[in-house]
Amino acid sequence: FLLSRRKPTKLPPQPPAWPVIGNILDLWPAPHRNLHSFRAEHGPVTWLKLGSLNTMVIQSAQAAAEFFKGHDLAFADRKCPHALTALGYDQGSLAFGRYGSYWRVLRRLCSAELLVNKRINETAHLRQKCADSVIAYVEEEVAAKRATIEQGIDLSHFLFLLTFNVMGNMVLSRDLLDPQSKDGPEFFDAMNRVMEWAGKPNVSDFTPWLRWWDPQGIKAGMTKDMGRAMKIAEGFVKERLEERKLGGETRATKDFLDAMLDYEGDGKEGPPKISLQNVNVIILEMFFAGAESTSSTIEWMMAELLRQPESMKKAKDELDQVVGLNGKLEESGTEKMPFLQAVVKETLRLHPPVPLLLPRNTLKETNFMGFDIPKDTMVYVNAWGIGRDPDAWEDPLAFKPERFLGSNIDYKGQNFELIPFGSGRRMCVGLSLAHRVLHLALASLLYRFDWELGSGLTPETLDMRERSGITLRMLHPLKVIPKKRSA
Ligand code: HEM
Repeated sequence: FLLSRRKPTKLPPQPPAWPVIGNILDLWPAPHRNLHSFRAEHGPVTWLKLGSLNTMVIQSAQAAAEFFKGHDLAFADRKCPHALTALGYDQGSLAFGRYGSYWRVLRRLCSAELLVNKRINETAHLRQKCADSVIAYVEEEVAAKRATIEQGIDLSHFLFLLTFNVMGNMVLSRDLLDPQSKDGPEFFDAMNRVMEWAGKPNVSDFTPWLRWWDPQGIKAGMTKDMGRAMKIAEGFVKERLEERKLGGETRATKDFLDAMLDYEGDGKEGPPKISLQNVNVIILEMFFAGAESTSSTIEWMMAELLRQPESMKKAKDELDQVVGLNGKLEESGTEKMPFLQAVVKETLRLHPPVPLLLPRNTLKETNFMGFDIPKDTMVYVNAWGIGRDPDAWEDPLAFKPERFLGSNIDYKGQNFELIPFGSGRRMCVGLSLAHRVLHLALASLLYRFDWELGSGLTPETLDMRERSGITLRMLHPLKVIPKKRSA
């Protein structure tokens, strides 16, 4: 009698599914695009069965507003990909950690010590140094490749060096690209491998009963390469502990490693110290979360501007006006460049590097927009689709930075039609750092060089297709010809 009186569960609309595997095949090859294509037929909230995993997908700006404003806490937990359970990574992780006291402590520490505006301002000279050295590397590459320069240079490589080095400076006070750096190249290589493993689609994510087998060998590969990276991080930490013991403090400002080692609990919740194992995990995570997301966005910005010479010209004219032809470009100067800022926003609208945000997990059964969402449902928020939502954007597929001039729309988590960094409690903790690096890097590239497409490409033939990995990158790395600008 009780069973028959129970209200039936109402789930969001679901596309047809196969037995056992459910909708897994609907995700490939490009999950954000495939999911977006369900929007017209199934509406702004889609239900999927991915193997045995209940999954909800948020597909419109309006549904995202309801999700983040009305239900953020109920969905504040994370689902961790199987590969990132290697070596206990998930236990120490901020980005993939379960919602709870350890996560709160880390998040507060990150916000207060690494990413608070005061600290970000104090470290502007470090980012400037990283940008300047990458400009110098580009100049060297041009000189070395003079005979074949028409083919162009691989810009994505240099951009990744830049953002990786920014993280090295901010977190460890280390210049990992310095030719004298003993462990830099090995750490760079190991972290690249870790990111490759993490970006591979993994059947084990959706079929927990297959995990013991690890059919694609992804966790095994991850364990090996993460082990290499972890060992090097451990060496960095040991060296720092020695240095602190000897009192040989040489850094002008405390870096994030110091902040983690100094932590002594807040007397309320969480551990009294961050264990050395978890310090290593967080070091890896900062590179993992901060380097490629930022570098691939800069690559998309350059590609869009190379396709739109008029926008490129406007951005350069603005730079020349603000900095002057012989002036000194500084990070803070970009605050006076509304067009440059609009280019950054427009690029993040069309090419959010984390297109489905990081998967959330449902903490308790929740009624969301009239649907009954069971506990432990995984949630994707399709930021890529939302950036192209025709209900929210006029002419959504066109690259038009001008749409942001005189508009208050920003990506800081309050305008739900533009959420490349997410929103709510689990919003990107690195936003303010990423914001600075994106503007500084783009301004430096445009101020120092004129750019042309390499390999005989034209704005019309440039291939803008995507490749999914841990971030959404250009399928073919951007090949460009830099020409030094004369004063
Ligand atoms: C263009 C650059 C970046 C983009 C687009 C980006 C995007 C994102 C997104 C979409 C999330 C998930 C948000 C959510 O679930 O609502 C996230 C989380 C996170 N990001 Fe970023 N990110 C960028 C740069 C950075 C940088 C530079 C750092 C490091 C300093 C960083 C560290 C993190 C961390 C630690 C989290 C996890 C936060 C949590 O779960 O509480 N990100 N990021």
